Amino acid sequence: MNYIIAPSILSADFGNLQRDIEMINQSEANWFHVDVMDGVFVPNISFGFPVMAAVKKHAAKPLDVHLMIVEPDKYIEEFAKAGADRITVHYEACTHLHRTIQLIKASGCKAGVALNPHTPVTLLQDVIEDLDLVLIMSVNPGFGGQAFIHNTYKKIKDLKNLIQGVNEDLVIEVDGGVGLQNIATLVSAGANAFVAGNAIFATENPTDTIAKMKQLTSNAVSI
Ligand SMILES: O=C(CO)[C@H](O)[C@H](O)COP(=O)(O)O
Repeated sequence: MNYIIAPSILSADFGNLQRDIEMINQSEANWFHVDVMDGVFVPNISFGFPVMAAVKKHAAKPLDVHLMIVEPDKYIEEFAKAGADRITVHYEACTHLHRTIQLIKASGCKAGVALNPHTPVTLLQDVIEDLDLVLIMSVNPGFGGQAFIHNTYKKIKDLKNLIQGVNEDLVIEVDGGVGLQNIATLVSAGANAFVAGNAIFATENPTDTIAKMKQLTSNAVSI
């Protein structure tokens, strides 16, 4: 199994963004995780299309775009044009989730749905076959550097059960408070993609930290 490491550029140094993008290009990371926040769905504003286009210009790996915004349907086409490879919307932000998933696919991107810590995975039962990825938020979305919520392990197991015999290739991605201290346990629980911001960018040698995370995933025993 190839486990995915997706550094969150939310924790990058925006004054040296090209340098940090180059670091990810040269590292063992697999995807760029791009957190878009609107100040409405979450209590923070991050960045929009111009920054994303700048990331795309230099990134040599796929862009995994996490939309923490209300009314995502309005912007899916534009995010696809700006270079998204995967677009993940929030279950809690979509009134017509099935339609939103179809819009993402029609834009040529892989489709993901993110779940806040309070949202059970069972609510995805009727769309699970249509999805490429489910992003389990292991913090309340809005900020990097928060403490990991322990109930995430149970949610990963619930999701593993939900996809059994239905969509076993689904990517189970975890986002928030992920790092060297818990990545192996997350693999054991059944996750296969890992977003990390502070755990990478706040270390002295981010390239080395990514390599260590990757190593931990390959040593861990998945169930
Ligand atoms: O989606 C996010 C915040 O809403 C970030 O991707 C997430 O918090 C990563 O940051 P860290 O690894 O520092 O917790």
